[in-house]
Amino acid sequence: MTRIPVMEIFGPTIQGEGALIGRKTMFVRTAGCDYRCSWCDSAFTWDGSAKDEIKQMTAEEIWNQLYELGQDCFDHVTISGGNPALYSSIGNLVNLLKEKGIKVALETQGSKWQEWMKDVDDLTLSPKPPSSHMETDLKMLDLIVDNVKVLKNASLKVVVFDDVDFQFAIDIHERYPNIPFYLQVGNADTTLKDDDILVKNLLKKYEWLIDKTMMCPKMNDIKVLPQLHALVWGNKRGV
Ligand SMILES: C[S@@+](CC[C@H](N)C(=O)[O-])C[C@H]1O[C@@H](n2cnc3c(N)ncnc32)[C@H](O)[C@@H]1O
Ligand SMILES: Nc1nc2[nH]cc(C(=O)O)c2c(=O)[nH]1
Ligand code: SF4
Ligand SMILES: [Mg+2]
Repeated sequence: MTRIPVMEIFGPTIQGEGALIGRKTMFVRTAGCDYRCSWCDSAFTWDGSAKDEIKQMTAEEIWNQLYELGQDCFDHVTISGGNPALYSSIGNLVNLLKEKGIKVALETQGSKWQEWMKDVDDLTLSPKPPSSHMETDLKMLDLIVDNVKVLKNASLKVVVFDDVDFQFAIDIHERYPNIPFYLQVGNADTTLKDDDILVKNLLKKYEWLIDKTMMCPKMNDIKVLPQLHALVWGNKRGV
């Protein structure tokens, strides 16, 4: 299969999360996920609610749409989902983007390995804490971390909703102490339309996560961040 199931293509916008927070980037969001996180903010990629919007696209078609949207105003593309690591065909897109001089980032939970992941410039692995109701396959995560440790820009990002998640984050950081580590505030209101209330709630949760991190001796060399795009645009899609 040379085509890629694409849910949406958008940008330019800012990377709102993790190591590249604030960086200008385009997004390609694939459809389909092997997980079903209880609080997934992109559940439309896998719950069937937007299945009519999924397009089976070639790498060239994706490039054409990226260029139509971004013209010469971008040099970076983030591939997210769903889980893009379900598809070997994304290797074609990574190669094409590199040919065009575009840097490529990947967002994935670390449940699947693809050879093309070695060619990604900025790799974010986001293993899921207990509140997601998913179980992390640590053997697979070990394998992926081992495969990408040659990459300069691999990082770990754990979303935290509660104390149990925070302990999971500590465990992950201790397991991979040499990979840059990011804590991310969980958004518990992914369907809320009122941005004022949403932002107030998110900033309160951010303060809670900062306080926990400041008092934790095992979390001294990490960064703690909100989802910047949620603070600016709320729960809007395609930003
Ligand atoms: C939608 S996922 C897609 C990529 C991949 N499936 C993954 O989970 O890493 C992108 C990022 O959003 C995070 N995320 C999803 N729902 C969230 C929520 N409600 N609050 C905070 N972060 C969330 C995920 O943990 C992941 O780091
Ligand atoms: N601006 C913006 N930044 C993001 N960082 C990770 C995202 C994702 O859904 O993977 C995301 C997203 O959807 N929008
Ligand atoms: S792994 Fe990512 S896309 Fe899949 S359900 Fe969880 S947060 Fe959503
Ligand atoms: Mg998102």
